[in-house]
Amino acid sequence: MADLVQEEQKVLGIDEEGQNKGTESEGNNNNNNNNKRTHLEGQGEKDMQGNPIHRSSSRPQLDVSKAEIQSNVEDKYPTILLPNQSDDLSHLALDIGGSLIKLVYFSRHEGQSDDDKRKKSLKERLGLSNGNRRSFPILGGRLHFVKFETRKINECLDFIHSKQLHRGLESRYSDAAANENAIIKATGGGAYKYTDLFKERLGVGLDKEDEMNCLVAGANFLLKAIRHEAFTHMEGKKEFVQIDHNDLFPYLLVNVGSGVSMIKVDGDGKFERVSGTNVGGGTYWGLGRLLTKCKSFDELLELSQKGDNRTIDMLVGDIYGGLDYSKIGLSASTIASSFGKTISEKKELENYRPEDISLSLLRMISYNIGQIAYLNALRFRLKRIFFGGFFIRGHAYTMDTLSFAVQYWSNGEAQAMFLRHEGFLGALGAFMSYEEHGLDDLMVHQLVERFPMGAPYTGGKIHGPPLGDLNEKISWMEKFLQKGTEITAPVPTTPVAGTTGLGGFEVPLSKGSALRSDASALNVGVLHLVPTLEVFPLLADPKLYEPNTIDLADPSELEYWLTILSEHLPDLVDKAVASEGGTDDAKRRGDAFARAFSAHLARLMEEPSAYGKLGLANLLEMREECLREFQFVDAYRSIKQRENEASLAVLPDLFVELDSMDEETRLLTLIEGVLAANIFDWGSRACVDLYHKGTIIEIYRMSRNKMRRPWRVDDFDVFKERMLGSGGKKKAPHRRALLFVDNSGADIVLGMLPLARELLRRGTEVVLVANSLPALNDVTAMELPDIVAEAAKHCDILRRAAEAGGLLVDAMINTDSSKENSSSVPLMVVENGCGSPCIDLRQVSSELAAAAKDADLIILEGMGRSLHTNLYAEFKCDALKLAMVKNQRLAEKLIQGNIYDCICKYQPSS
Ligand SMILES: Nc1ncnc2c1ncn2[C@@H]1O[C@H](COP(=O)(O)OP(=O)(O)O)[C@@H](O)[C@H]1O
Ligand SMILES: CC(C)(COP(=O)(O)O)[C@@H](O)C(=O)NCCC(=O)O
Ligand SMILES: [Mn+2]
Repeated sequence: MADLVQEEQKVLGIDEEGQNKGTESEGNNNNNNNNKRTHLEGQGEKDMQGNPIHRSSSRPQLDVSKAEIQSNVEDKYPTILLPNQSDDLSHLALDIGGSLIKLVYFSRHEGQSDDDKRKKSLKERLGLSNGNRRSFPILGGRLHFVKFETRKINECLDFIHSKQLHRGLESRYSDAAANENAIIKATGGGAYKYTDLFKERLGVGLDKEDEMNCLVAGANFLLKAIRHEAFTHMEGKKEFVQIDHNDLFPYLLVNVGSGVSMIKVDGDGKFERVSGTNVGGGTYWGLGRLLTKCKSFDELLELSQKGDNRTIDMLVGDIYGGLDYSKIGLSASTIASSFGKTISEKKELENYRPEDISLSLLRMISYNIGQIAYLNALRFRLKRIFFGGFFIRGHAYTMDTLSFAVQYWSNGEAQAMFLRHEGFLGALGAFMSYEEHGLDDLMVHQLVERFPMGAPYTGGKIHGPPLGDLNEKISWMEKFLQKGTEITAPVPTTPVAGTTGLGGFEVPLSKGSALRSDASALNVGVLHLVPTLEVFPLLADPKLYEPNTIDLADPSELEYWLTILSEHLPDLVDKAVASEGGTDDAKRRGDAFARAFSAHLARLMEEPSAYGKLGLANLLEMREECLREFQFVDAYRSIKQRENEASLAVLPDLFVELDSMDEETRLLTLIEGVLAANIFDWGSRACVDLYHKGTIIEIYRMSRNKMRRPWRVDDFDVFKERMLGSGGKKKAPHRRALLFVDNSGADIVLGMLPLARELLRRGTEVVLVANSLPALNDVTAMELPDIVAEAAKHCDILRRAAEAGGLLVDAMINTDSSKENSSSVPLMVVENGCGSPCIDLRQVSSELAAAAKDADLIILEGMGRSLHTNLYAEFKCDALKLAMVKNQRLAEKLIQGNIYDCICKYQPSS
């Protein structure tokens, strides 16, 4: 039956893993895992010749016996089927605690198709075929984080069973029964307590891993591999921090679960449990339940939001007749005795408000933990304390209380920090103890966190049953229509309330009855492991590099951009639905997409840090990811095609015009052309309105005619001097230029290609760097070779260079010209590794990284790549940033200018 379902999903192209309904961090997977093929990306591994694969021992070992090649004989980098690949690559680990079961599981995704011709010729050219490009066929995949209540362990077992997580990666897709000897790594007391249950229900054994070991391994991994994993929380304000890897140890790890462990961590695997307390999360939940009759932890936490602890706690002022005890520095509002007022003989439990009880209890426990943590930090002279465990729950008040205690007692010497994956440390550590995953070798640039469609609704909630397929996902979104209107309506961000001095928070900072109880809780996304990503090697200093220009930590910026994205949605949905033929199915998916994306936006409006430290680039990428989640592969496909055709039709005239100019005029005209053509941007509201007013070519002409120097940022003269020299002195041309191209149509055809042609003419190799996946109307690396081929019909320079670059393998060009190839520098196309209108240069494709090695000029084009991101980026080589600013607010803010102003920013290498 399971196989049948999988088969059906495969045909429909449906997510095999499905969606876990109601899980905070559950992911959508468009990866057809149901396919057994494993990809060895062109690394020229010896296995192709029958010799053994050589790998470092920390990498997954592959069993290549009986390997079968699954493509044509002439295909140089074929897909390989590994029928005997070991089944026991487990991909689930558990932390079964006193209160919660935490699951970390892995789903593999297929390597990208390697059979595209562009990639093959490029690999030869860039030497990628000689082992330059690493390949981790097993490791590439996704890590999911899920939790269940321990008392509902059956739900957890059902979940594991429904996803077949207890079976090896390969055996899931075979008919063989689950391996009798299969084991799952598990930590926490429940690994002992529930061994028999797991054997009985799932037929698997639990391989016990030491809990402290796992906590430390999990924390060390997160702090090293996840950007901005840690954050401080003071007086209602979260601030994400990047810990320097070389300055991480020693630190105190305080895990607040049912009970509390305090661990001094000195390095990887080097730690000592120095203290703990029995007054922990279980105490709050247990006592709280007894005293308030709450049915769930969330309810108890929610009550605390509306509480006033002064009716329960005895304050210094209560004892001192309303006065401070200033001699020893205690303000009147400081708690002298938690629950001290409940000694009153006149009142019984029912005379106290449950809200107040919950708050007093929360404060009592948090202060106590904070104080013991501080004393241990003092004892071992530790400056940093990281708090983990699910007691924290990203709850603002809990974190403020802990932070306050640490700061107060240490006089600001020690600092409390929190972790976004707070409760998953142990489970992650257990997962990492499968040595074959090699997870601990992964680096920060190889991980991408994504937030699937369910995230805004489920927050930190315990999940329900898993969702099977796209259809279920859509129905799920539809069901939320009711709830959706509630969550979609923008909610003002929580005002930051102050404290009243020593220990005297008057009221909880996070309020709001309409929102979920855990509105302030943070979401944990799905971690995509992409081992092929690399840091762009030409960044001047990757440590100082920050891709985003606009800081969305500024609430007014966040609100503005969330609104922009929200307003743009109807138009985008129209385009997306049309791109899929406008069918009823497409409309239904379009609706679900709009709902899902609006919910993300509303969630961020409600809690700006819900998804961690987000920049505008992340928001724009999230929109694209969300489209892909609902299987909109390329929403602007036909628009791109139409604009490409219209632009290619006038390209020959442009070449004639350019060729009639002297060198200097031509260079200026080319740069003007790039700026003018950048007006074709379907992501800008203003531009989309403009397109109703004329044909593509009319708008292009109008835009070019309006180009008046000086531009708002105008370094053209310096650039010209580098290109053409001055005072009769010529300069050597650049060796290789990387052109980060932007939009389809006029932008690429009439803007960037003519500029590329000029560079080629001057003897500079040109690498066109384009998106790996569609985003808005951006041109992709897959689409470029055809566009170049068309353009090359009208231009010898482009033709020869494209041939030399292997772009015209089977295009219309006559083969006699192959001898001329050597006379031309090559024109190549590489993919950048992303599918967003912006680019984060810390995470680029390995082919771009390889192409960058010989480059000495970078040209970044368009608003997304050179304004929203990288405006302030510095490089090891010359860099030119070209964009038309198609947003009034951005123009005012960044260049004190106006919409349609242009930027030509040249930064010579220093
Ligand atoms: N949904 C929940 N149900 C129960 N407890 C929760 C929930 N969310 C957070 N908690 C808090 O988290 C604590 C458990 O934290 P956790 O780190 O999972 O520890 P353990 O491994 O001991 O279960 C509970 O004692 C409670 O205070
Ligand atoms: C998404 C974009 C960065 C794409 O711009 P491009 O890189 O194509 O020049 C841009 O369209 C944008 O910032 N749009 C939102 C702003 C607006 O609609 O005004
Ligand atoms: Mn674009």
